[in-house]
Amino acid sequence: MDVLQPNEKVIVSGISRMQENFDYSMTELKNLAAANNYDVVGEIRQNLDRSLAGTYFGAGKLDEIKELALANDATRLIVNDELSPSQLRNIEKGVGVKVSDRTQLILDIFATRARSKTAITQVEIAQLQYALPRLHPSANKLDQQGGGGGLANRGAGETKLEMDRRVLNKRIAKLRRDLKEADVGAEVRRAKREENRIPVVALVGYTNAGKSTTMNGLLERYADHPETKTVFEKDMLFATLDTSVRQLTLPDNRKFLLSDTVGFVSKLPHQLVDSFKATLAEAANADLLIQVVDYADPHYPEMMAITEKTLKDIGIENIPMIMAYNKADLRDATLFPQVDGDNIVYSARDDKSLAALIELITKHIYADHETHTYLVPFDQGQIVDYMQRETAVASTDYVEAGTKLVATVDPIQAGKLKKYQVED
Ligand SMILES: Nc1nc2c(ncn2[C@@H]2O[C@H](COP(=O)(O)OP(=O)(O)OP(=O)(O)O)[C@@H](O)[C@H]2O)c(=O)[nH]1
Ligand SMILES: [Mg+2]
Repeated sequence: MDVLQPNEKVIVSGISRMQENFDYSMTELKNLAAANNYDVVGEIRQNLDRSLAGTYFGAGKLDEIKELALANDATRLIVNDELSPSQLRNIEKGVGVKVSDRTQLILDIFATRARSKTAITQVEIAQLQYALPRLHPSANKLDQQGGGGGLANRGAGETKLEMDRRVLNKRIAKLRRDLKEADVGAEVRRAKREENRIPVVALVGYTNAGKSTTMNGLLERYADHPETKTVFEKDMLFATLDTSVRQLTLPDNRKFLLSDTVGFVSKLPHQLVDSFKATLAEAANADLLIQVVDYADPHYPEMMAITEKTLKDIGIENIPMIMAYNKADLRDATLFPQVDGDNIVYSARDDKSLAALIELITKHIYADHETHTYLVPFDQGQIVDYMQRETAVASTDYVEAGTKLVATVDPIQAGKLKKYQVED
């Protein structure tokens, strides 16, 4: 893979192929190119129903691209698709500049963003998966005279290509073992177990929608401990490549876990979906999803469609979802916060909005909670302690027969406390 040159001039290109949302996917490609520090100086489209097996574009188009590149000093062409190894080589020959496909572009961005050991490993696996079928067969042959080249006779008759493949496969296997040890899904599972099945809420959505900002806004107000770590938020595509889970405690003492994770983009390369499976699937453990939408971006409907499709592709279905239309502060004449059923229009930077969002969240995750009056004899102080620690106590009174509490409890707590329950 060649080294990234800052502000390299590039041309973006694609075949409309009657695909849905082609216009938006080209806009997205330009944003991805910018995210990778490329300077987009031109765009070329071809209206074809399908690409050509050999050269992807039709021959005339390659000449047109070559001219446009020359005229604009572009040194690279980016194609809005995943190309076969031979298409990549043929286009390169035809247009006379370097060629990257969409997958490579996204892989490059992920590689620059990865910070944690887990993310770095996941990106490297995806890169190797991409490289594997693209190893060049014409590379120098090693000792060919030995003939055969069976497993028993490795080295002797093995071509350089075979050796490269073997080395890559070994490396992929090693990285997979590393990942298994790191156990990406552990954070949510552990937290869930330790915290006695407290509800899990996951922020999902298109990249740069404001998931991490929403998480930090909620943490600032409801984090368990003031020193709870915030997550990284930034105006760039794929700022977050890891899952973070934090515990929140509401003023009434009820708790839930909130998780933030990697954002989506259309046609997320299958290599990444595969290697990030564990990270992406974190949301699958959630009791409630919050789909954060950049409501200030005119393309938000496309972004929502992409999010829904990606969730489906990674097998996340049938989890209740709140639609959270963020960045309302950047829109003209938009009132916020505004709640309508499971939809909220808000801004992650606005206090009132975060309070409204929390209210909507609690309505969902505590839907099966019940409020009862309890009478606990004075010699059962540990029960009062338990209730004050684990349940949402609205009032406490001292009457002759003991402590009288009005509390909202989950179904399990309701079972445990049944014998203290009284009519109010
Ligand atoms: N004006 C405004 N900006 C916001 C709001 N919410 C988020 N942003 C900005 O939007 C940018 C992206 O926010 P992030 O929270 O990093 O987005 P994300 O969804 O976590 O993005 P990825 O991790 O890349 O998928 C940041 O520059 C935020 O400051 C908002 O309500 N209003
Ligand atoms: Mg983020």
